[in-house]
Amino acid sequence: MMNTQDQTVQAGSANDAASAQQSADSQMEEMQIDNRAAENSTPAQKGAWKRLFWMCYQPHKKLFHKIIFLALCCAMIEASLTLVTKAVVDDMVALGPEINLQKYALLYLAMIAVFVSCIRAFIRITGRLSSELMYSLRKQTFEHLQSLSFSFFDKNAVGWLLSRVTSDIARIARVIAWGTLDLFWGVPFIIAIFTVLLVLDLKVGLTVLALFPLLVAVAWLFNTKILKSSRKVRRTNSRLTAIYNESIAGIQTSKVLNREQENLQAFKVDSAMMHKQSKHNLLLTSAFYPFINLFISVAIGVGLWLGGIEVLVGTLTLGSLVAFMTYARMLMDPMLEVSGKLAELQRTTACVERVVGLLDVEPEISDSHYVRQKMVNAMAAGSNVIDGGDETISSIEFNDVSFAYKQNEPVLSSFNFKTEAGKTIALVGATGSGKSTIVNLLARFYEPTSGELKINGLDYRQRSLAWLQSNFGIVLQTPFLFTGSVASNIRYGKLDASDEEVIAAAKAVNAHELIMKMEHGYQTQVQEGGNNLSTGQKQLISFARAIIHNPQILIMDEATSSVDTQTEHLLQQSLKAVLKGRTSFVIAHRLSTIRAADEILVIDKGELIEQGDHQALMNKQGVYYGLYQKQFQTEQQASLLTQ
Ligand SMILES: Nc1ncnc2c1ncn2[C@@H]1O[C@H](COP(=O)(O)OP(=O)(O)OP(=O)(O)O)[C@@H](O)[C@H]1O
Repeated sequence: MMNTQDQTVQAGSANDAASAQQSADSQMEEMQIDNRAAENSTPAQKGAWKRLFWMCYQPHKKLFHKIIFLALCCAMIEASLTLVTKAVVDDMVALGPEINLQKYALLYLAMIAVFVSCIRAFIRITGRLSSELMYSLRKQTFEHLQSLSFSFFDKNAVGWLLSRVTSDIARIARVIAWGTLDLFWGVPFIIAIFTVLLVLDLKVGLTVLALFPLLVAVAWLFNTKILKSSRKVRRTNSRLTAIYNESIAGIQTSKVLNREQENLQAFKVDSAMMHKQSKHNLLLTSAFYPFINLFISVAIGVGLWLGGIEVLVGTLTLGSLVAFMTYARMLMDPMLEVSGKLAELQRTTACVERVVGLLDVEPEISDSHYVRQKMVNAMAAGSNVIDGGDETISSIEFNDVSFAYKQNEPVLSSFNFKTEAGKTIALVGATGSGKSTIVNLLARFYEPTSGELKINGLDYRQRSLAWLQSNFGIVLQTPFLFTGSVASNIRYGKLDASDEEVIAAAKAVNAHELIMKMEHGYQTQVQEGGNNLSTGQKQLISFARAIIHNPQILIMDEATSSVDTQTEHLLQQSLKAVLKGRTSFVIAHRLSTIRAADEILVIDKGELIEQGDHQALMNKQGVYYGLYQKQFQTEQQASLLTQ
C-alpha cells in the first residue's frame, strides 16, 4: 500500500520508494503549515472537502477510475497470494512428492507479474493525477485571485496568498490522489483478509480479529501524540531559525548596540527547549513500532495457539494455519495505513477550508448583471466596444464622490470635479491627502462609497470594467517589471504589439537609446522584479509599457520622483509629446514638473481646496502659492549649495 505518513512507512512493502518521496514532501509541507499556525484561516466551511473533491473528480474522472481499478486489482492479488501458499502446503501434506509444484510456481509468477504491472501503472497514473490536480487547482485559484478587487489584496498579505496557491494546493492534490489509491487498496484488502480469516476458521478468526480494533485505536492515539510532539519541535525550530536569521541579518546593529550576549541567551533558551522536545519526540517514535509489533505478535500467538490445537485435532489444515498466520501479520500494514490516511485527511481539512474559502471570495468590484447583458448584446451585434457603449472618452466627472477604505475613516469627502478629454490634470497636496485615492477611484480599482463618477455623463458602473480599464495607462512611483526581456515587458501593455510598435513606444518616451546601450538591447533579460536595472531604466520601460496601447487616459503617480535628474529630464522631454491630446492625471510632489498642467487640483485631507492653472493659483496666493514658494526656495538653496 502507498503510504504518505512517515510514522507508518512499512519496510519491505512493494512501494517504499514512492512512499519515502511522499513522506519527505509531506514533512516539508506540514512544516510550512505548522509554521503558519498563528495565521488566520478562513472560517471552517461545511462540506469544504466534499466540494473540493467534487471539483477535482469531475474533470479527472477517467484517471480516478483507473486508479480505483488498479487499487482494487492490487488488493485482490495481494490477498490471493497467500491462498496459493496455503494450497501448496495443503497439497504437499496430502500428496507429498506427487505435488505439481510447477503449476503453482507458474500461477505465482503470473500473479506477481500482474501485481508488479499494476504497481508500475498506478505510480505513473497517481503521480499524473496529483500533478494535474495541482495544476488545475492552482489555475483556478490564480484566475480567481486575478478577478478579485484591490480591497481584497489590502486585507490579505501576499505571503498568505502564496502559501494557499503553493503549499496548501500541493498538499491537497497529493492527499486526494494518493489517498484515493490508499483507501481503495487498503479498505478492500482489509475486508478481503477479514473474510478469508473468518472463512478459514470462524472461531480462531473472531478471536484474532477482536484484538484489531484495539490496535487501530492505540495506533491512532500514538499517531496523534507523535504529531503533536513533532509540531512542538517544528515550532521551536522555526523560532530558532528566526532568531538565527535576525541575528545574522542584523549583525551590524547587534554589534553596535552590544547585543551579542542577549542574542546568544535567547538562542540558548530555545535550543535547550528544542533538545528536550526532540528527545520526547524520539521516545514516542521509538516506542511506536515495537509496541505495535508486540501487539500483533500477541494476536498471532493467540491464533497460533488456538489454530495449532485445531490442526492437531484435524479440524484445520496445516496450509490454513500458515495462511492464517500470514494474513494476521499482513493486516497490520493496511490498518495502520488506512488509519494514517484518515488522520492525514483530517489534518488537510484546514488547507481545504482555506482554499475553498479563497475560491468563494466574491470580487467587490465586478460588472453588474445589466452590464453583462449589454456585453452579450454588443457581442451579438458585432460591436467594436466590448459593452457597446461610446468608444471615446470625452468627459470625466466626479460628482459628490466620497470614499473610505475602512468604515468610519473617510479619505475623500464630497469631491466634485469635471474635465473634458485631452486635458492634463495635476493633483498636489500633502502626503496622505488622498491624491492616489482619486486616481484609484477613477480607474475603478475601488468604487465611491457615495456619489458618482461619470464618463461621458454616464455612471461608470454602467460601463464594463474591461472597457474602462483597457483605456488606462498607469505609471507608478515604484516601477514593477516582470521576468523576461525588455521587449516583452513593454509588450505587456499590448500583447500583440509588433517589434516596430515596441520600438516606437520606447522612442516616444526617450527610452530607445538607453535600451540600445544595454548588453542585448531589447532582448536584455530582466531579472525578478527588475533587480538588474536601475530605477530610472525601469521607469522608462514601464512608461513605454503604459503608452504602447495608446491609452485614452494616462495616470502618473509620482512617476518621476524616484528617478535621477538625468532620467527625469529624459522623461520630461518625452512627456510633452505623450501627454499632447491625451487626458492625463499627474500626481507630483515636485511642483516644477506640473506647471504646464491645464488644471491643478490642490487636495487637503480628502477635500478639493483649490483649483486652476498654475498662473491662476499663483495669482490667488493661497495654499498652492505657499507650497510653490517654499519648494522654489528650497530648490534654489540646494542648487546654490551644489554650485
Ligand atoms: N489600501 C488602503 N487601505 C487603507 N487605507 C489606505 C489605503 N491606501 C491609502 N490609505 C489611506 O488613505 C489616505 C489617503 O492615501 P493616498 O495614498 O490617497 O494619499 P496620497 O495623497 O496619494 O499620499 P502620497 O502623496 O503619500 O502618495 C491615507 O491616510 C492612507 O493611509
